[in-house]
Amino acid sequence: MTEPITSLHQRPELLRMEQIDKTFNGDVIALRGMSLQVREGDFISLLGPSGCGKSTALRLISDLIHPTAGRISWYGGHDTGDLGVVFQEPTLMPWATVAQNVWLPFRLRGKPYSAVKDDVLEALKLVGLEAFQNSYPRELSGGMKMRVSIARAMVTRPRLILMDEPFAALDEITRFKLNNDLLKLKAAIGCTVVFVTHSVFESVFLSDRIIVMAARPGRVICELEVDAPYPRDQDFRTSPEYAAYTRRTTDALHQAMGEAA
Ligand SMILES: Nc1ncnc2c1ncn2[C@@H]1O[C@H](COP(=O)(O)OP(=O)(O)OP(=O)(O)O)[C@@H](O)[C@H]1O
Repeated sequence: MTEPITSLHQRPELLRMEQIDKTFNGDVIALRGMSLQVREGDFISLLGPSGCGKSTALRLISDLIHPTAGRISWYGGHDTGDLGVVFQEPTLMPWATVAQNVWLPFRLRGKPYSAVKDDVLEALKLVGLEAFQNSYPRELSGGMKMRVSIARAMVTRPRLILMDEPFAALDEITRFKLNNDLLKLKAAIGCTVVFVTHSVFESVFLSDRIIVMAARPGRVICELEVDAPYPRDQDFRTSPEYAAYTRRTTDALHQAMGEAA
């Protein structure tokens, strides 16, 4: 069954970046004039060549660094529980079990395991790893470790999940599977995702909006909408519609890389 479509433009706003500049060491212009509106339920991909400021944009949203100019505002304010982050490396604690790793965001907020055990197991169930709660990271495949990392990011049910090339190090089959599962997961918990990728194919499959960026200086070149209904699956990946979107996105990316040259 197709999920009801709320027009992208009707969704309530969650976060807004306005005319953001970020300069490092006085002369490295990582971002210039970046504006982005994130609405509740969006799946947004930041797509562009190396050095165009994608990770910088995520770090700005997560408050790890601050803009040199411009403003980032959350609609209705926010706290740390509103944000989950997934990096390219799963960054799991090797000495801790899968369940203990997923418990971490709660532990950092002083919540004992017994108080949040159900949430931890539910998150593991959603990523298909409930049976591995007592395993250690060394016993898991790369894809399974990434699932644990995703479970950890979503265990507190954040409003926004930031993902920085989470599947880049995985083989193609595992990546397809995790792309499919990520969309199911997002639908199940109803969060918003901002996702960094170098892959046109991945960005089209996952996103309802793709922000194409260029480097030197890092900036937004254009915003593309992928107006295809969710759920999306293998049929979407092999459809003429998907091929048309990937062509359009590839053209935009070439333009971005041409402008950066
Ligand atoms: N802490 C820092 N100090 C100095 N320069 C930085 C710092 N962080 C990022 N930069 C520079 O800012 C620019 C944008 O970097 P960023 O990592 O955001 O790009 P990216 O698009 O995520 O690249 P990639 O796809 O390779 O990860 C680059 O020129 C990078 O070298």
